[in-house]
Amino acid sequence: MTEPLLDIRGLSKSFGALRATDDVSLTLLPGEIHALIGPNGAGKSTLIQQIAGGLAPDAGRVMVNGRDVTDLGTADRAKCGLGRTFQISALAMENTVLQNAMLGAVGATRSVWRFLKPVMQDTHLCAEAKAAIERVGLQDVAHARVGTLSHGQRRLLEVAVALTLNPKLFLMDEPMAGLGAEGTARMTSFLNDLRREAPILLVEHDMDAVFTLADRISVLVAGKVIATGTPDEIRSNPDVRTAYLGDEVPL
Ligand SMILES: Nc1ncnc2c1ncn2[C@@H]1O[C@H](COP(=O)(O)OP(=O)(O)OP(=O)(O)O)[C@@H](O)[C@H]1O
Repeated sequence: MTEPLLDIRGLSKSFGALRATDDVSLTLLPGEIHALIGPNGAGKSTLIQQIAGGLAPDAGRVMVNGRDVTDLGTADRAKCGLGRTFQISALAMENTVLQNAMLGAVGATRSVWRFLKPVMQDTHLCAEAKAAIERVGLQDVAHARVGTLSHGQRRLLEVAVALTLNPKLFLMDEPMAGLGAEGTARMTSFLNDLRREAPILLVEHDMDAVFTLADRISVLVAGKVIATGTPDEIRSNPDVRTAYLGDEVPL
């Protein structure tokens, strides 16, 4: 049997009396896009944060590539191969595309921008960063400041920054958010190819993109996974249809 690259078991997290995630288990297999959908407030972001290491679960375990990472912080989880893009941009607007990708490659944050010069002279890092920029198709704007890029280009750069760490799997929180039709099509095509290299756990509100891309979909409602299956299985699942009743989600 194929071993999952990500295996989460019984993750629970409460905020006071509210159970934001309630005994959630799911896997991410090599080569797949597993989408996590659910109405607003269902617990998707809370779950992603627990997997990435930004939020400690009350109960449950997170296994990455066979290793229990539950007690590790975000940086150590990244070293285990967990790549991540964020709902809110973590890019430095005043710096160039290449500079952002290079600092991504050293796992740097804004607080170490003063080390930019020595980092920029590292030819190996520079080659890695340029390769990642090319992968997402931003080579023509490599020396442009991020502040001058379109929203869609910034989203692609976020993926490039994550790629520089050579992740074994990706967590992506709403990569299509704010993209127009053209940007969504470009990102969809990119993620479609990326899954072969690193599977993706995808939180996304764009249902067209989800149903086009996902090999499996899990539906989270009030902190619980109510169904996991192929897009066809999810589309025809009566519990899922009930959960979305009145919502404009075109299942
Ligand atoms: N830090 C927090 N403190 C208290 N309650 C929180 C906190 N974070 C999230 N919640 C609550 O937990 C529930 C799940 O929120 P979460 O953001 O995980 O849902 P979501 O599915 O990501 O929603 P959306 O699709 O709107 O982003 C919500 O009721 C939210 O108000």
